[in-house]
Amino acid sequence: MFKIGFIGAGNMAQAMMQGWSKLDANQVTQGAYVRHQLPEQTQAWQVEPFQSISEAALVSDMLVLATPPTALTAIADELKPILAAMPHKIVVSVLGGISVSMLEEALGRQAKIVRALPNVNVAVGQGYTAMYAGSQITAEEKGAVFALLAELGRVDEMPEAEFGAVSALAGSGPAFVAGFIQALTEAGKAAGLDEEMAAKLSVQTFRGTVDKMRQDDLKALDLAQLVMTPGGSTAAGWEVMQAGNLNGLVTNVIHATMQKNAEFE
Ligand SMILES: NC(=O)C1=CN([C@@H]2O[C@H](COP(=O)(O)OP(=O)(O)OC[C@H]3O[C@@H](n4cnc5c(N)ncnc54)[C@H](OP(=O)(O)O)[C@@H]3O)[C@@H](O)[C@H]2O)C=CC1
Ligand SMILES: O=C(O)[C@@H]1CCC=N1
Repeated sequence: MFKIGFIGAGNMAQAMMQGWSKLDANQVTQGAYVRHQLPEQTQAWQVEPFQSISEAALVSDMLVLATPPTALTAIADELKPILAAMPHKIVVSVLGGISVSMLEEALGRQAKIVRALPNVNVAVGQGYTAMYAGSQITAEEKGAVFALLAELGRVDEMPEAEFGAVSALAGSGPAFVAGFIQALTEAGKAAGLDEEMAAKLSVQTFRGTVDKMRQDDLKALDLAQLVMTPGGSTAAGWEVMQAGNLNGLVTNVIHATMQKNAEFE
């Protein structure tokens, strides 16, 4: 039996819990420590409550740090002595902008650390997770963590220097995609559609577009060309999108996201 112990049970932790709840409960179990009460929905994923960080660390094989990055110092005070006494425990940190060397500084140089950057789509097995292993992690341990993360969607091992860009595109990305879907929905409403219908067809169009690209191995602009009948209506809309500099806007969005993420480094 392998036990995963979360410190923190907010949006990111819950997405991972939900994704991992599909695994065989005879092989992988989950628990979490929170300062107050475990959110009710965690019961459906059979997440056991821990009373303290120490309890989480003692009973778990792998700890997932999933608090705001600013909580690291407070957590490390309690965790560091336990990791020193039990150096085989693996710590997977999803703390935004916190590097492996900062984690080693806080948790001890002997700590076995993996930095992971998942997104909330892990809840439905369609996540994207970047991972980078610290120097104390063996190849076997890295493989085991990779395999667990791969249960939640696609995983890539990445140089740590790329985590800022990956965080903006894939970590924050679902929010930006949702922002575009909302913009389509509002435009549909302004064009006379009922709001619920506009939302439904925006989501279905997004989903179908992604499925089509994947199934036919199309690049984004190749797909756009399929839709744009020469001299037709889509091309007229596409021109407005270019004139409004959608690419420039998105570049600025990613830049601002990366700058904020870098504040912790
Ligand atoms: N949301 C996302 O899509 C992604 C988030 N991340 C990273 O995941 C981490 C968590 O983010 P997210 O889930 O969105 O945040 P939330 O605010 O939803 O959750 C934070 C959790 O941490 C707990 N917490 C806060 N302070 C402490 C503390 N001192 N000790 C113990 N627990 C504490 C909170 O519980 P309470 O305050 O009730 O105690 C809560 O359970 C962040 O570091 C973020 O950068 C990474 C990739 C994507
Ligand atoms: O907004 C945040 O800070 C976190 C990091 C990536 C996604 N959410």
